[in-house]
Amino acid sequence: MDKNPQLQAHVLVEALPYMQRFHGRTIVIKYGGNAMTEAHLQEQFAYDVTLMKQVGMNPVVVHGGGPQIGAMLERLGVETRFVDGMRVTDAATMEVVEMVLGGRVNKEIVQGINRAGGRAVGLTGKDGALLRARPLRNAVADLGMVGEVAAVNPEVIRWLDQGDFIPVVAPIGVGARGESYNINADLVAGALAATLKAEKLILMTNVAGVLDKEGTLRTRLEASEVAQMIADGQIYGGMLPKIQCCLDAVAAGVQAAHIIDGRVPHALLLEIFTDAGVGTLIAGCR
Ligand SMILES: Nc1ncnc2c1ncn2[C@@H]1O[C@H](COP(=O)(O)OP(=O)(O)O)[C@@H](O)[C@H]1O
Ligand SMILES: CC(=O)N[C@@H](CCC(=O)OP(=O)(O)O)C(=O)O
Repeated sequence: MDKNPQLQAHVLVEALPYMQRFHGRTIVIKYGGNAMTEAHLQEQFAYDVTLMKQVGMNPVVVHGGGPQIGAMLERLGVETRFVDGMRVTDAATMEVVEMVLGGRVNKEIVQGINRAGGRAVGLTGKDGALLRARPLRNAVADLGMVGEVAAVNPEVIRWLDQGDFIPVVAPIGVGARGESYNINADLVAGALAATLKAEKLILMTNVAGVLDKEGTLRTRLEASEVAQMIADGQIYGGMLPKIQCCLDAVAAGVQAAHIIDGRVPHALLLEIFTDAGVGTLIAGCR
């Protein structure tokens, strides 16, 4: 890309109000498995998060890894299926989920941020008892070891923030008897954003945002519109937990929740440092 010093200076000045507004604020970013499939996007994500930390924000990364779990289950010959956007998780599947999310995916993100000059620390919900979980009930199916967040103990995140580290959280929860739960990463991000009283919750996925039945991007959605869109079948599958956690987060006091397209280069910087925004803003009832 051609370097234009005047343009570079202009971009920095334009970013100044955003740096001031978000200084010292927590921004929870859910990095979806579908948004991390290309190396150049992974690298850009790592730089974006590192830059946020460098200018004084507290980014907290929660990652998914659905496609990566799926690929490993396939290699191992374990069949898998989803109900309402949740992977039905038996004991064998849980073992693979924990290995893939807590192992390879988590460490790749940590390593990427460290390579970009940040200081990332990888955790699962077991570390520091961060995520207490209980079984997630579904009206039509037994989801096995799928969990929902029962309680968040944010102490370890606060320590990391204060130490200038960037927490990178894999969505594994711990039950009352120490058993592991597979929690949808969107739900973990929403619960963390609510507990940490985050300024923003940003969910990065592989669609432009929430689309209506004509396939048009909804740049803003009111809480009151969502129930009708679900009833009409306009919002389904993997978008259901995203919408739910955005609604829960704004109801709990998070200022703004965004569903953005992780395939757009530097989508995070565009969302945070420009007025343009990329994707759907979920607004609360207030
Ligand atoms: N109204 C909608 N707008 C956009 N995507 C939707 C909508 N309803 C359902 N979806 C589905 O939700 C998917 C995103 O969820 P998911 O695949 O779980 O993403 P991620 O892996 O990033 O968490 C989209 O690819 C699309 O198939
Ligand atoms: C219960 C449940 O479905 N858990 C998810 C956890 C990973 C995740 O949420 O990954 P994405 O964000 O990439 O979809 C799963 O097993 O795929």
